[in-house]
Amino acid sequence: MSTQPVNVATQKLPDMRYERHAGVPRQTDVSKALAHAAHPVLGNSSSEPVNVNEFEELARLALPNMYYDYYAGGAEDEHTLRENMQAFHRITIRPRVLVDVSQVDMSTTILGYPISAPILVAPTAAHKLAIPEGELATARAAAAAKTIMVLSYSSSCSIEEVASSCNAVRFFQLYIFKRRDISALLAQRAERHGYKAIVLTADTPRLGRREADIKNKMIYPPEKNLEGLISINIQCVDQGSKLETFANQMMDASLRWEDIRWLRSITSLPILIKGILTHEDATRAVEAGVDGIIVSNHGARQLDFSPAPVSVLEEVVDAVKGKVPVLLDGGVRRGTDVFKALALGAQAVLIGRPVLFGLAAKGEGGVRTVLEMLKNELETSMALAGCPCIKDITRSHVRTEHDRLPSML
Ligand SMILES: Cc1cc2nc3c(=O)[nH]c(=O)nc-3n(C[C@H](O)[C@H](O)[C@H](O)COP(=O)(O)O)c2cc1C
Ligand SMILES: CCCCCCC(=O)C(=O)O
Repeated sequence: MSTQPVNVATQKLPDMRYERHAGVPRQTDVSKALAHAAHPVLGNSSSEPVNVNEFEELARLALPNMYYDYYAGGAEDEHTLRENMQAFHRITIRPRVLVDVSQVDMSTTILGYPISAPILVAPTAAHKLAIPEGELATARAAAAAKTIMVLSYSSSCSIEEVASSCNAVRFFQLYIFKRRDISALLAQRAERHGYKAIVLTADTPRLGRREADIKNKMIYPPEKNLEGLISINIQCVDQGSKLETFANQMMDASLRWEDIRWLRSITSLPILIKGILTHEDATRAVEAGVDGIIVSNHGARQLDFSPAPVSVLEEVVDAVKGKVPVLLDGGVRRGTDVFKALALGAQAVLIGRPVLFGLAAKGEGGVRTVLEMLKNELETSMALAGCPCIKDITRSHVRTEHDRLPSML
């Protein structure tokens, strides 16, 4: 990793983010690390992860620094990265008692497709950085959990390989490039191979400043889905993040709301727009005719100091007025987080990093465990809050900072 400062602050202050890996062996046998994690006094306590947060450390031990940093990192000071989780912590749950919760049913639908629980797999790039099977393993785990995986355009297994990995409902995430013909081809390949919706990511006219990747001179694997379509010639290869250079060459930064019409004209699939954080944009998205909205700040990897999705969810839900489904991603790490997002009006949530950490730590089984853990926690939360099914989770089951303000005045 380069020791050159990448911002003004790191010229004066040591940045713990870059020091935390010092001396940590890479490609460590994760099972040894788990064994060492046993309590020194109690000794016999289980060393298996008991919640999804615990997969992060296992992934850190399993991955080369450059890849761990790419998966884990956020933009600039990573204020929003921390806030994505902390915003959930500031919301409390208002449980109801003496409700029959002997049966708890988490099942729901998204765009009419049934899923076992309102927890989807978010589109994340380059799963082969985690394990050689890449997205094939993730796709099987999502299918086993009876949920929907959104395949990233930037997947390391192709659209076609993932489509033939197993039988399941999948969506495809798309960026719109300067070369519109390439975006159109990708969308049409996804449609032809049975993907059921296009998720248009709208928050990336260029890549955010991910300083760990800049320091690491992040090397990005070749784009599988672009094979044979484009010859990739990255300029300035000796400086900074290669991904940033590549992305900024590819992305159409002139994209506007009017262009949703173009996307409509090249696919008959429903379109979800990902990256909405304000009521103004939510209203425009509905006017533009999208079929769903994903409230997201791209896992805090784009604009630092953008709000945590859960803190603006209600604003978006109110603007949308039930016309299209609203989903949320960013910082979901617990079943209680899922419960809170549903109470504030989300139809479902998507999970990004925990899936990658599960995959890096324990392959397909790790992703299955991550999804099962979140489902189990959601089921417990619903039982303890007095909500036997998803539709029983209402706004009155949570209290936000906004709710507390009037009583403080
Ligand atoms: C390593 C990584 C790669 C990502 N790649 C993509 C991508 O290719 N397309 C996209 O729309 N979002 C991408 N995202 C953002 C996720 O879809 C999602 O918004 C975010 O991870 C949710 O936050 P969480 O990681 O806290 O769950 C990526 C996120 C991470 C961490
Ligand atoms: C044109 C390549 C862009 C890949 C971006 C992957 C991504 O979204 C990320 O957050 O990383």
